[in-house]
This record gives sequence, C-alpha cells and structure tokens, in this order.
Amino acid sequence: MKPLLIVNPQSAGGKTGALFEKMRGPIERHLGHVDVVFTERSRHAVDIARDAASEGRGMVISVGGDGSIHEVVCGLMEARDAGKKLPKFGIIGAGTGGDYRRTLGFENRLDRYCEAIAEGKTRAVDIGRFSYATHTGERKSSYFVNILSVGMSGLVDQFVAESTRTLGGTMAYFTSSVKGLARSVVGRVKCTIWREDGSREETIETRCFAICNGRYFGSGMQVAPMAHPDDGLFDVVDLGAASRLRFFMVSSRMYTGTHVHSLDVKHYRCERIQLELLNEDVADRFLLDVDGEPLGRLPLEVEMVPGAIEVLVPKQ
Ligand SMILES: Nc1ncnc2c1ncn2[C@@H]1O[C@H](COP(=O)(O)OP(=O)(O)OP(=O)(O)O)[C@@H](O)[C@H]1O
Repeated sequence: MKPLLIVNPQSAGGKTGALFEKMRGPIERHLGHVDVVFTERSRHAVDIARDAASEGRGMVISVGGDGSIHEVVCGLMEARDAGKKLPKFGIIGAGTGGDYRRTLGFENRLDRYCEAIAEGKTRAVDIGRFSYATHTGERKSSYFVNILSVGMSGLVDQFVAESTRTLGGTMAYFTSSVKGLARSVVGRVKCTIWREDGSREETIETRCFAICNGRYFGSGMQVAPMAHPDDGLFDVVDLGAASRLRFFMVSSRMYTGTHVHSLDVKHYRCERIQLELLNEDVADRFLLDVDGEPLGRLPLEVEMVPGAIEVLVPKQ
C-alpha cells in the first residue's frame, strides 16, 4: 500500500490547504506515489490514522503542525491498544509552532522532511498515556507525544482557543500569554511519582508543571533541554510558585533553556506520575495543555509507553 498523507488544510493559518498542490510534486519526487486525505474537522486525523493502521498501511505521514502530529499519534495509539501493528510515522512540518519537530532535529524545510522519510531512519519514541478530568468532571484518557503540562500553560491555550476567531495567530498568542500570566494561579498539588520500583509522594506549589518527552513547548520555549524522546522516562520540570514578575523573568529564560539553573525550577525523571489539586478553588484556572492544545484539568495520572511509535527522523 502507498504511504498515506494526512493533511490538515487549516494548519499554519490555512496556508497548508492553499499550498498543498504545490507541495505534492516535491513530495512525490522523493516518495513516489502517495495517497492523500484532507482532514475535515478537528480530531478527524485521529480516526484517519487509526483506520490506516487497522487496514495495514506501512506508512502514515502527518502534514501540519503539532496539533496534527498529536492527533495522528492518538489514532495510532488507539490502533496499537487494539493489537494492531503500527505503520512508520513520517512528519512533514507545515504548522505554526513546530515544537516536536525541533526535538527530533528537523530543519523546517520540505526537502529535509521528505529526505528523512525517504531515507528510512527511525527512532522508537516514547508516548505518554494519561487519564484526566473533563470540565464537567468526567474521567477520560488520551495520549501525548511531546509535552503534557498543567497550570498557566493550559490557561494560555484556553485564551488562544477563545481568541483566534478575531485575532491573527501571533497576536492571539501574545495577548493570551499576557492574560494567562495575569490570571495565573498557584496550584497546591499532591504529586506521586514512580521510578523503577520505588515511589514517593510530596505536596508542591507551582504555577506551571511540565511532563516532557520532547524539549519544546509554546512555539520554541525549551522547557526541558535535557529531555530525550526515546529514553523511556519523562523529564518533569516544575517552574515553581514565584510571584508573577519573578515567574515571568524565569520563564523568559526558557528560550535559551537556562531557566533550569534557577533555584525556583526543579527537575526530576520518572516513569509514572499522579497529580491531584488540593486547592480546588483554583481548578478552573489550573488547566491542562496537551501537545499545545487545551484539554481538561486535574486529577491526572500519566504512565510511560516506551518506544511505542517508529518515527522517521533525519539521519544527521
Ligand atoms: N479541517 C479542519 N478544520 C478545522 N480545524 C481543523 C481541521 N483539521 C484539523 N484541525 C485542527 O487544527 C488545529 C491546528 O492544527 P496544527 O496544530 O496542525 O496547526 P498549527 O496550529 O498551525 O501548528 P502548531 O500547532 O505547530 O503551532 C488542530 O487543533 C486540529 O484539530
């Protein structure tokens, strides 16, 4: 069967849909004939990827941004949990932020994405499987490939989602970040972590707490510069509970990854983690960010699925 391209025409503010026919020539020169499906709605890529794995495709390729990668991964993981053999997963970055492809070492060029897919080098990347609470209190589960964070990041995502209809992408992100900082709260969180055979429990206070396979979130902020997407462990970064001004100054250092040297920031590694919010009065402002999209809230339980998906990566 031919490789299947799952194209999000709405990614990069709609540019991907407008430019895809121009991209098809270079793609087919590298990969030969391909099948193409355009997503028609949010989360459609989950169904397409799951069905592609179920019908025995050898390769699926996401064409879009981090949200598209996330959805294809969710579909593949649903197929894996149903006992299906998974296709190799190719990435053609055509989004706005591109946080996951940065960790994998992709240059943001169509020819580089195509070369990586054609060359066939893979990395078996880790996936997080988690359960969370929806805004109506229902328990649900899902997956993440890059970063699952909670606190101010989820609040910013929610403001971005509410504002994109009236503002352009960059402007929406900037105003949402300012609003997110102004409205951010300190969560008091009961945190239980498991590593190898042992577990430990502690109560922490934080404005933002990130559970990472990849290194970047928020369009280029290197929250976990030490993370490797295929080491079988989450790198957990707690950005602390400093005042808003001090938190802003520490967070700004994420662009260079030097925030990890701040005494406010804590880092540890684990295979499984549970978070429960103790000050429930801040629950509607202490929210989840899953691979860059808003989702729900605590309580949260996360477990590692090591080496779950074979991703086609640059040779380097
Ligand atoms: N046909 C569609 N109509 C409307 N929304 C869609 C459609 N297909 C996918 N989406 C949604 O588009 C959103 C954004 O996609 P994606 O993340 O790939 O692009 P981006 O936001 O430009 O990139 P990045 O996340 O890297 O900044 C996702 O939440 C996805 O669910």
